[in-house]
Amino acid sequence: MLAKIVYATMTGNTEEISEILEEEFQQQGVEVTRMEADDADDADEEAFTDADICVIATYTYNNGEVPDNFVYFEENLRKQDLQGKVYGVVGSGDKEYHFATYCFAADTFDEDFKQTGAKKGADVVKIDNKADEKDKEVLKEFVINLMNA
Ligand SMILES: Cc1cc2nc3c(=O)[nH]c(=O)nc-3n(C[C@H](O)[C@H](O)[C@H](O)COP(=O)(O)O)c2cc1C
Repeated sequence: MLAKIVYATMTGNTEEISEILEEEFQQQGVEVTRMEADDADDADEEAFTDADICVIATYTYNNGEVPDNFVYFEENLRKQDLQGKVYGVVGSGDKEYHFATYCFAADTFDEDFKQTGAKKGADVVKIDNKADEKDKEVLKEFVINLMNA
């Protein structure tokens, strides 16, 4: 089983979340690859081709938008055929200052995945800025749900 995590980050919160997910998959004995959206540019068409579990970790920018360095990837994702695969999305946002658009980018990716034919293996996880201990437990459950889907 191979899990692939693609993430975007600006100040590091989502990168840290992607590392927590990577560690959790490893602890569960699942092979895992993690890449930043910028690095994924050349591989956009194939980013999830060989993955069994597809994971997106994204922050939200400018009134509910997908981060700039994730836009190309996001627009491409919804056109892909990912039938037979399982997906999950984690978002980091700011509940206090951006309540009305809290983690909207995560919901955007969730909608994209629905169009690919992939199976939703876990509910979208939304994290207020940096993951705390409680979030880490939720992320662990997220990984286990994806594995069992
Ligand atoms: C200019 C700006 C706009 C933002 N807009 C939103 C938003 O619309 N919704 C939201 O939930 N968070 C928003 N945020 C908060 C970030 O998504 C949040 O701080 C996140 O943890 C950043 O992730 P990163 O550390 O991986 O870059 C915004 C932050 C900035 C600086």
